[in-house]
Amino acid sequence: MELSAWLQPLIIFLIPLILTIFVFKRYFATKTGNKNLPPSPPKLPIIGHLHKLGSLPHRSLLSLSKKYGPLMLLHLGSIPTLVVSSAVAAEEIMKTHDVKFADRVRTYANEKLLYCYKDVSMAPYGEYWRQMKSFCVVQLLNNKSVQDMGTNREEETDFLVKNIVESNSSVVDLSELLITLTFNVVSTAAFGKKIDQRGDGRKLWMLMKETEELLGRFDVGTFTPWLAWINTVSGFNAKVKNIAKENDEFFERIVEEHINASMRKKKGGEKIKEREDFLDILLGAEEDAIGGFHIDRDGIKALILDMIAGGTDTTYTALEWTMTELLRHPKAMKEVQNEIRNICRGKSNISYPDDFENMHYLKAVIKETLRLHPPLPLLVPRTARQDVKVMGYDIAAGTMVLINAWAIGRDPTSWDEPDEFRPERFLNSTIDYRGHDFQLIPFGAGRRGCPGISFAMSNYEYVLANLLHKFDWQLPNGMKGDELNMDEGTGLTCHRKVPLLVVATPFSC
Ligand code: HEM
Repeated sequence: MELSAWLQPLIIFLIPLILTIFVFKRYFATKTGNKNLPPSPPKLPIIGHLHKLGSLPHRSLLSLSKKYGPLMLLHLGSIPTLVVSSAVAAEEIMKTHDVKFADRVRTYANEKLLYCYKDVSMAPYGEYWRQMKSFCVVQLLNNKSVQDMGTNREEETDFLVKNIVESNSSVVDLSELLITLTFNVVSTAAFGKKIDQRGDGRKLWMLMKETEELLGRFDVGTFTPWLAWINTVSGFNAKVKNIAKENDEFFERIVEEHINASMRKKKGGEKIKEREDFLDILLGAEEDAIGGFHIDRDGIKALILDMIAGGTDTTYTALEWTMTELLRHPKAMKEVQNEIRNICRGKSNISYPDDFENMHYLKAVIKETLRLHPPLPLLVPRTARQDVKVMGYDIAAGTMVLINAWAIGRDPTSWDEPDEFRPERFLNSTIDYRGHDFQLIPFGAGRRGCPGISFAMSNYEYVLANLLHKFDWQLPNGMKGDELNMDEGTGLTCHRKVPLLVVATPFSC
């Protein structure tokens, strides 16, 4: 009698407990136990592996991948994250399973800064993204537009050369000059204005810097949703909203100015300029659908922002690292200058693209720089749209994917002496950066690959060839190449931490 009185409540308590444990075990068994997950380092509660990223995640992730392999599973807060560090693994993601990994990551900053994903780079995979991307490729960034922009490119390069000549062989901040040049080339193509002539160019530059910094941030709220309140308390959300508002005011003003200018011209019977900028074309598609594509005002501003943010920092960073590596490698500098000067002998100007056909060493220098210093070392993160098997591992829908192009460019299984700057490796090689050779993917690959390659490369090649043709280069105060600071700055784009200061002496044939 006494025993049953004691047993009854115990049984009532124990049975549900045992059942609960059983159900939980079954649940986790189906979630992970039966799954073949990629190797993963030990993690901390709540933050998972966030602390492992460090200030230069591409470097920290390479160190981890040396221990855990080319496909590694991390948990950034509560977000499962696949880190890809070999060409073979990258090919599986961006070619074999391209469509399954064609989504982007949703963060608070992406949503607020990019008009609820109305741009191209962060738009979710689907019909809207497809239309926007094909509009970019067909209407804005095609080979013909790139050729038409030649005058703009030439004018800006002449201006750069003039500025350097005027330095009279004193020390110049080449980074600053390259930032101005790329900004002006892209802003002229995007909305027909050199931003530094507007007087508020500096403001746009600062806004874009802040925008990129916020877009590249691994913020607590996104990665640990139940700690999202920290973003409010820390002021992160307020900062994002503030920059989004300032960006919007800036771009709205540019759009209004454009509309007013074209109305004035129409009224006065003035000839509309022959070469349209991107904004003219986009406003045309807002008024009347072009090729069945209709875009609204927020979509226009988001796309212009994509062009400025995606096209300036990346291109100037590539130019900055190329000059850095050449200053560190005087033999390569001499070789590339001899090639350009021989091809352009007797001419005052380089003609693009004809003279470039035979500039094989210059092209090799560019590839070698993009291999060692891809401007976006982790590309632009993607997300798995469905469950998928990669190299035998089970990857769950919603997993974020970081493709470490920086690590892949330095992978000894793909490259001899991977840390050495040796342009010669590309002279008798067909390896290219357009997304078919997965050991060299500075522009990504597949559906979400960069649509701005031709635009970027035409500026990159033309500016670089002119700098090397027209000047001889040294470091200030007799500094040797191997004394040059090679530290990388933090952020989405991996530029030099400190500006590149140089002395240029005009070269005359
Ligand atoms: C050296 C210069 C550049 C580099 C290294 C670069 C690199 C990249 C990379 C790595 C991606 C992500 C690719 C992927 O997920 O597979 C990307 C996407 C993109 N880039 Fe570029 N880019 C450059 C220049 C430009 C320029 C000049 C523009 C336009 C004017 C541009 C517009 C875009 C856009 C719109 C996307 C998003 C594509 C999508 O999500 O579908 N980029 N770029």
